[in-house]
Formats: sequence, structure tokens, C-alpha cells
Amino acid sequence: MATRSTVLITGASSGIGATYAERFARRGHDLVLVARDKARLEALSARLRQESSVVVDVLQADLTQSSDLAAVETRLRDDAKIEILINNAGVAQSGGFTEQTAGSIDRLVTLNTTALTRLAAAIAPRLVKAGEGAIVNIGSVVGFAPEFGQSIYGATKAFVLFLSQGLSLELSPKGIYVQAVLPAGTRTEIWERAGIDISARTDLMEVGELVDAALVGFDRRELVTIPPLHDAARWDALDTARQGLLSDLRQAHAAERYRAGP
Ligand SMILES: NC(=O)C1=CN([C@@H]2O[C@H](COP(=O)(O)OP(=O)(O)OC[C@H]3O[C@@H](n4cnc5c(N)ncnc54)[C@H](OP(=O)(O)O)[C@@H]3O)[C@@H](O)[C@H]2O)C=CC1
Ligand SMILES: N[C@@H](C=O)C(=O)O
Repeated sequence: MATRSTVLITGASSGIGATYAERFARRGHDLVLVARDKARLEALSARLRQESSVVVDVLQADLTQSSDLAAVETRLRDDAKIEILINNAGVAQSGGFTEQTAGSIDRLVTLNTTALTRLAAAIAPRLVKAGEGAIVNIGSVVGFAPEFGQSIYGATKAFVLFLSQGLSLELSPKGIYVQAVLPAGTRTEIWERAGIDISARTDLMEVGELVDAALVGFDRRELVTIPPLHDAARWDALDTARQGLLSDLRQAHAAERYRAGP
């Protein structure tokens, strides 16, 4: 990837996305920043232009709205300078499953999965044609953890991990790097936005530390980056066990244990 290739970051007005913007600007990358809050995007852009002398473009978009999503897809398809997509925009779940409404479910699923997938699909063909580029999808350790009680949110993050692993198998042979980043609790506005009280939480990672760790994985071209996981062997063992299961699954007959009988 060109040293000054442009990075498009969704959810760039705060938190992890805004921190990615700072870090890539420091690395000399031009930026396209996407979110709903144009004032915050403009303020961040002005600061980064001044601090890092990079080109920063603001693209206001609500990625749950089809016309806005289509505009970002068009930018990803048409702007040959964009070689890196940071698929970051996301919302957490407020309340339990039975407290959800059609609207809250649509927002969670549309932003965290549909928009992320559509944007990856928009840039991938152009990156494949160029033979280089990167797609970074921000998942979550909650995607491993139905026990954490955010069943829909966690399902969207399990989707992000699965999609990233699948895209890597399909695209890495064509020169495209795909990374899934799985943070654990990180101190950002996502909690307040979801009405979740974190005042008693002592286990939240600071967002700068999170993004810096994610970028270490990025620079190493790691497929699944889990910044809070100190023992990488734990993930390796889990994914190896998953892969080991595959050969047992394609069977013409049901398992004995499911055979109706006396
Ligand atoms: N913080 C944490 O503990 C963890 C976060 N994550 C993931 O990290 C990612 C970033 O979240 P984080 O930085 O923590 O949270 P923030 O709430 O700080 O940032 C979320 C970003 O997404 C944008 N956004 C929200 N809704 C929309 C929308 N409809 N259209 C476009 N942009 C939108 C927000 O901007 P605006 O309101 O201006 O649109 C904001 O820039 C998410 O995918 C989240 O699931 C994963 C694990 C842990
Ligand atoms: N965003 C957090 C949960 O709400 C997380 O992914 O840990």
C-alpha cells in the first residue's frame, strides 16, 4: 500500500474511529472521515490538517440510511486513492433482548453488520484489481460471549469476525489484507450512548492504547487482533479446535445420538 494512501474511517467523530484518524494522520495518510456529526468531524479534520499536514475530507453520513450508505459506497468504489477501509462505526445494545424494538434491532443490525458488509463489498473489487489494500473490521470480544448479555450486539460482532475470516480466505491470495479487531471494554462514548453505566468498571482500556495495539496487529498483518488477550495461544487453540470440527460436520447420516429409538 502506498505510504500516503488514503484511509476511509467510519465512525470517525469519536472514540476508536477518531483515534484511528489521529494515528493514520500521524503516519502521513490522507483521510476520509465518515459519521453523522459533521461539526465534530470538521473540528477533528481541522486539527489533523494543522497537526499532520494531511488532506482530510469529511463525508457526513448516517450509515443506517440507504442514500447515505450508497454515497459512501460510491466514494469507496470511485476514489482510487482510498486503499484502506476502517469499518468502525457501530452501536452497542441498550437493554435486554425482550426490551428491543423493531427500530433498535434495525439500528444495531443495519449499522454493525449490513453497512460494514456493504462498505467492504464496495471497496473490495477495486482493491483486488489493484492487487493491494486493506479492510479493517472492528468486532468485539462480546462476539465470543453470549454470557455478557448483549445478545443482538454480540451476534453482530460474531458476524464481523466470521465475515473477516471469510474475506481473508477469499481476498488475501489477491493481495488484500483483512483484519478483524476485537476490543474488550474500552473507554469511549459507546457506553453513554447505550445508557450503560461504566462508573464501577475498572477494566476498561483507554482508547489510545487500544488503537495502538490494533495497529501493531495491522503492521504485522495479523488476521484476528485481540488487544486485551495477553495469551495469543488461547485464541489459536479456539480457532484450531473450530477448524478441527469441520471434518466431522459433512455427514450423510444423522449421528447415532439423534437416532430415534427405544
Ligand atoms: N468501546 C468499547 O468498549 C468497544 C467498542 N467496540 C466497537 O468499536 C467501534 C467504535 O465504537 P466506539 O468508538 O467505542 O464508540 P463511539 O460511540 O465513541 O463511536 C461510534 C462512532 O460511530 C458513529 N456512528 C454511530 N451511529 C452511526 C450511524 N448511524 N451512521 C454513521 N456513524 C455512526 C458515531 O458517530 P456519529 O454519532 O457522529 O454518527 C461515532 O463516531 C464500534 O463498532 C463498537 O462496536 C468493540 C468492542 C469494545
Ligand atoms: N461496546 C462494548 C459493549 O457494549 C463492547 O463491545 O465491549
